Order: sequence, then structure tokens, then C-alpha cells
Amino acid sequence: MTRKYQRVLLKLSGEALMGDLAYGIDPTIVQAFASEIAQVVQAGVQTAIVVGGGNIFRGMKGAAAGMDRATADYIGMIATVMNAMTLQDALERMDIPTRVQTAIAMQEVAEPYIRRRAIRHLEKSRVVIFGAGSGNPFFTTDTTAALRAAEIDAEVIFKATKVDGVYDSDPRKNPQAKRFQTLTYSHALANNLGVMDSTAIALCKDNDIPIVVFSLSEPGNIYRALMGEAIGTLVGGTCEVS
Ligand SMILES: Nc1ncnc2c1ncn2[C@@H]1O[C@H](COP(=O)(O)OP(=O)(O)OP(=O)(O)O)[C@@H](O)[C@H]1O
Ligand SMILES: O=c1ccn([C@@H]2O[C@H](COP(=O)(O)O)[C@@H](O)[C@H]2O)c(=O)[nH]1
Repeated sequence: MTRKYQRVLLKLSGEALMGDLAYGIDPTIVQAFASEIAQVVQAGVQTAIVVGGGNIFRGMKGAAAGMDRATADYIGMIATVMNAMTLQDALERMDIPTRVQTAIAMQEVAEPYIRRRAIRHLEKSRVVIFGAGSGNPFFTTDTTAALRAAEIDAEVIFKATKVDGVYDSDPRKNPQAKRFQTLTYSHALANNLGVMDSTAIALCKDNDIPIVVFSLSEPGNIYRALMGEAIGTLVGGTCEVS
């Protein structure tokens, strides 16, 4: 397969990294994702990754249990660094050069986030994994993905998650929900389609960055999506139900 894109940003669900476990990281799953990412990189696609933290800690849950929200969010951001380092390890075992850059300084384990440096790594075919979200509480890793994609001039964001696209309502709650093949940013925002938070979608809309939402449950989907095969739902097109 020949590549469609030169530079992409992959938002990898934290929750997906736990596989069938109730919590944490399943190394077999991480290895499987890494092997698909390796193939994409070998095909010449400059790949940046933002990884979530939902398999370890979500600030909202901490706050719901009575914690200070900002403190809980910082814990969530630190959780994403564990996922970023796990992914780095899996990729490097496949001889794929990587750099983890964090938005909260952790210089003993990762580089600080420096935009120009991240771009240089990508130009040298290194996978750049952005950890610690945006470094700011009250945000999400989806918003981080939109922000970093704009900063590094990525052509597209791939949101790799548990659902196979964007539906007209949450498919986990409504079995009758209809899946979109494509939809506009405005439709996603106006209808509060919860697959990605509104801050992330608004940032993509303002910067004209398409978002492809696809499922991680089918092996090979990361490779297919990042190489440019039309899977999942494209946010940033016209409205079409599949
Ligand atoms: N309209 C919708 N279409 C598709 N999914 C939706 C919709 N509304 C809500 N969802 C939910 O959005 C979830 C995916 O987004 P979510 O941000 O929770 O996970 P993630 O970003 O993949 O994980 P993590 O936060 O761990 O990185 C799905 O589990 C799905 O049930
Ligand atoms: O910019 C950010 C990114 C993330 N957080 C916190 O981290 C957790 C995990 O991220 P997910 O996007 O939910 O996977 C999130 O719940 C926030 O608590 C943040 O504060 N700022």
C-alpha cells in the first residue's frame, strides 16, 4: 500500500491499552499496536502520537470522588507518561527510533516538549510520543491531539478508540444509533456528539484539520487508517450516514 499522508497525528486511546484487563497496561496489546505503527513509519509516514490515560486515571473520576480537580488532572497527565513510555519501549524493541516529549518536565525520563525539536525528530523519521497531555488541568488528551497536530502541521488526526466511528448518539447507550461516514465539525459541535470533546473539535475546525475516528478492536486498523484507507468516520467533510 502506498502512503497517502506525509505527517499524521495518532491519538491512541489509553483505555484500549488495557485490553481485557480491568486496569493498567496489557503488554501484548501495546506490542500489537506498536507493530502496526512500525509498518506505517517504515512506509515513510511521519508519525506523532498523543496517548490517553483512561486505563490508569481520569481527573473527572477523581474529582467525582471528592479530589481537587486540578490535582486529579495532574495525576491523569502523569498517567499518560507511563503509557507513552510503554509505547516507546515497544516501538524501540522493533528498531523504530522514538522520542517521548512531555508537557510536564520529567527530564530524567523524557525530553521536554519543544515544538521545533518535535518537528525535527519527525523529519528524521523518529516517532514522537507526546506525554502529559497539554500540561494543563481541565483539558483532555483529545484536545492535546488537536493542539499538537496544529503545532506540528499534521495533515490529519486519527482518533483510535473503542467505537468504529461517530454516531448520531452514543452507540454504547443506544443500539439504534446511526453511524456517520462523514460529518461536518459544526454538526458534531451543535449536536454534542460525545466521541471527542468540543474544545478538540473546535480547535480542529479553526485550523482545518480533519479527524478520522476508527476502532482499535479490529487488528490492522491502525495501519489501514494511517496509510489512508477510508475507514471509520471522517469529521471535517459533509454529513453522510453510512
Ligand atoms: N456520538 C457518539 N459516537 C461515537 N461514540 C460516542 C458518541 N458519544 C459518546 N461516545 C463514546 O465516546 C467514547 C470514545 O471516546 P473517549 O474519549 O471516552 O475514549 P478514548 O479517547 O478513546 O479513551 P482515553 O480517554 O482513555 O484515551 C466511546 O466509548 C463512545 O461510547
Ligand atoms: O491536557 C490534558 C490532558 C489530560 N489531562 C488529564 O489526564 C487524564 C487522562 O487523559 P484522557 O484524555 O482522559 O485519556 C484526563 O482525564 C485529565 O484528568 C489533563 O488534565 N490535561
